[in-house]
Amino acid sequence: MPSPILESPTTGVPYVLIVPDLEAQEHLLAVEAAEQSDDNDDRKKGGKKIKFEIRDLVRVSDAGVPILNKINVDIPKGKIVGIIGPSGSGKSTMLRALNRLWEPPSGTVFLDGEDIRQLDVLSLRRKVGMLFQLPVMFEGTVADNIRYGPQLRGKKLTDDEVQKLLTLADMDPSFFSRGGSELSVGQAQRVALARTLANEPDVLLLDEPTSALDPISTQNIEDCLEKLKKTRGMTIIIVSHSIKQIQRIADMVCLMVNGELVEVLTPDRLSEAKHPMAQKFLELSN
Ligand SMILES: Nc1ncnc2c1ncn2[C@@H]1O[C@H](COP(=O)(O)OP(=O)(O)OP(=O)(O)O)[C@@H](O)[C@H]1O
Repeated sequence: MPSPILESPTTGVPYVLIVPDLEAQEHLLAVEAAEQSDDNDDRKKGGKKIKFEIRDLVRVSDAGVPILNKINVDIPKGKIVGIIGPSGSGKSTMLRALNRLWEPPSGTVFLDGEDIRQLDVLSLRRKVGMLFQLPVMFEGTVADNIRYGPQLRGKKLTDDEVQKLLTLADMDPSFFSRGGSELSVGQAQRVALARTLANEPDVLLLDEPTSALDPISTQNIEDCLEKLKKTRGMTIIIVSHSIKQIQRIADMVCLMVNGELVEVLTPDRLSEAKHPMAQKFLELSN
């Protein structure tokens, strides 16, 4: 299948959506199926392979400055999607729209075919977990931190369940009784990951989760993300300043410039980016 040439809806600059393999082709077919029908049931059918459909998403600052300019993209289910781009290009803002940390003045985000504005916000955030650059530990032990979310819903995790979550997050279960405030940043990030996983999300949003970590802690987190994708089919969307990291783990890359999504590529085809600012960004990042 030839790669379709697309244009940025706002600038008219062409960009290329690379279709590298059968899975990606299936994804495109699902996108087409969703686009061809206005019927909500058909949208849900198309949505089986698409986790998020982001349509004409806009954000403008209180001072009237555009922050996101009509973002349109489909995020495939069960894949790792990287968001890269220069500082201030709108990466975090786009990520934070997906679990309603802000409400768009116009545009829509569909999760599994449903407009996220129709969903209860707390259920949405349980389903769509998020990790930030710097982990914040709550008071108490590592186990208390991990039990926190389920406890709010009246469920007490057993010791065994807590230890399994620690292992899943590549953290030694012997940390169970350690104080949350005694951890290094890298350890705390993995406990924060285990705490998020305790809510059994099926999507993880990560905003530069390893930028404060050493290479070994970074690798631990990356290994864990790959494991979550492979064993749980989790959809993972990660904002990163490290092109190398994105090349290591992502299946699809969204490249943002000045509030616009200018390229959607596979990591091995980044050098084929057409947008001049994207080219410059990639060139300087290497
Ligand atoms: N709540 C807000 N009010 C006004 N402007 C905002 C707000 N949040 C973000 N911005 C502006 O929107 C733009 C995009 O910010 P955002 O944090 O999404 O960029 P980014 O690509 O994630 O940047 P970085 O790589 O530096 O983290 C920036 O110019 C920022 O100053």
